[in-house]
Amino acid sequence: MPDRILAIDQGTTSSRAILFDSALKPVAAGQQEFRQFFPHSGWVEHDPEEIWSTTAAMCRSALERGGAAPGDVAAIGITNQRETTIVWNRKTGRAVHNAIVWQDRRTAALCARLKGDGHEAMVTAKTGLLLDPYFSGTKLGWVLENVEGARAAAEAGELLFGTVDTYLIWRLTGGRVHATDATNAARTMLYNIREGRWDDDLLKLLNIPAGMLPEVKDSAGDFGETRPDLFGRAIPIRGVAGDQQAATVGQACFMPGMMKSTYGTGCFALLNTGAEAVASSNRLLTTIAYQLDGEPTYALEGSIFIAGAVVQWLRDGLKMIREAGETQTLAMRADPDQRLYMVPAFTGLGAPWWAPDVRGAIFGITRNTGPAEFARAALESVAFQTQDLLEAMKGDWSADGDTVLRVDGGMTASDWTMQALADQLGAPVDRPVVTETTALGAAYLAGLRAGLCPAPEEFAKDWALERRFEPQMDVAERAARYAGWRDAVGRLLD
Ligand SMILES: Nc1ncnc2c1ncn2[C@@H]1O[C@H](COP(=O)(O)OP(=O)(O)O)[C@@H](O)[C@H]1O
Ligand SMILES: O=P(O)(O)OC[C@H](O)CO
Repeated sequence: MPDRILAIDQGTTSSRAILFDSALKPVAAGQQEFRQFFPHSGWVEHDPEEIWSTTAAMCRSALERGGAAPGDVAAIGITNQRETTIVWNRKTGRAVHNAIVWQDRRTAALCARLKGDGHEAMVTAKTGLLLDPYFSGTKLGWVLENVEGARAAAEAGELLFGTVDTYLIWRLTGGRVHATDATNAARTMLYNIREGRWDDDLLKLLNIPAGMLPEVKDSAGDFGETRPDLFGRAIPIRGVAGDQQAATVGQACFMPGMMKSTYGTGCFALLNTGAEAVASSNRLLTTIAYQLDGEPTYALEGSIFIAGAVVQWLRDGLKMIREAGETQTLAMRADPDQRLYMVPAFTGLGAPWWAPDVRGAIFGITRNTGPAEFARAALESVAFQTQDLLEAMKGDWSADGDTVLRVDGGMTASDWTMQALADQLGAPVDRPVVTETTALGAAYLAGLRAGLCPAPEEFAKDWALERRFEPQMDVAERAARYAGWRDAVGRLLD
């Protein structure tokens, strides 16, 4: 009887596949990077064919490395970079344009115009999002307006739209299933998260033909079967969720008030708010954390565009370090008397500022400043940005007890950064044993639907703490540092 689960984690910089056993322990993995295209300043694209070919290759690689025959796999779970927009021809399967990536700012002017025309309140009330180029809706509108023949073809019913999950499902099933899950739909700016349907007013506002949109399903649902020739046998696809939502599931944040924060390229903090879609008064997003049996569970989300990417910049841009881990050694040596603030607004600022045109800055440089102080400021910027999010969340959600932050993602490997985070937040930070929580969440959703995994409450019991970082900094010091950070951000926003 098949009892393994294959999780696909299609991220911004690489495609991963991880094979899990029936106890949800990772058995084997494959990971491959693909090209990033920057055709103009602020534009970011991927080749959909590369998204597909690297994903299919990594699935085969994980199966092979795990010694699994196709018949051993009970279900596939998909998790993906969110918002990234693909439009393809339903007959040929060919994309009409490169994928427009979530980081892409090409629709900033359109968003500003829609905002100026007073549409933001309506968009936020329906979608929980803000009028920002981050989301799919205006990217899809851009394709229809700018790719020759696209609008006519879309109106004739020849073109389909999808986020990356939808595109992968289409390719995996050989063009038989055009579907997404509620968490991905919630990031398009076209989906009414309170009523659970594509919204006619939003489609009209952005001039999008409804026929292009996928069917929206539960996160643990039936998304069809893979073409038999792909992996040697048809494998059912039974779980789908956007990567930050999958990490929320993988971190077992099933109770209202539980929160996770993922530190990869960017940082995304999600706070479970249960059956209530809490409207933010502090410019956070309201989103769907997961949807099971037709019932959405909502979350408040803070999205920071640059977290680990600031470390990549020290490595690849400034060439101050050779590998990410060196930042910790440098930070420990930094001069305690120097106070540098690095605001890594390389692609503007996300939550809670939403300032797409702001760019990065460093404050407080002296003749004695060197790589150690730069490294410390870079790592601390992640803690300060998280504090911005948590301060905003406090305004929207009153917690009964102390909130503990569950963390994951590549950057959590740095003990120094995690301690700085706990110090700056004045709250404990919990790092779990399994830090591949995104893939774990997708595997769990697929396993749940396939009848292999227990109900959420049972699954939550398996969450295991690897290390808790307790805050050690004194309150006055923490406040003084945060005031310095807010001053630095304030100067940029001015
Ligand atoms: N030891 C470390 N210290 C600081 N940053 C790190 C460390 N290891 C990895 N990172 C950062 O984590 C990021 C990679 O994390 P990952 O979760 O794989 O990201 P993504 O899924 O967005 O590609 C990179 O930006 C890298 O700079
Ligand atoms: O691919 P990641 O891990 O950088 O995540 C990207 C987010 O889903 C964007 O919203």
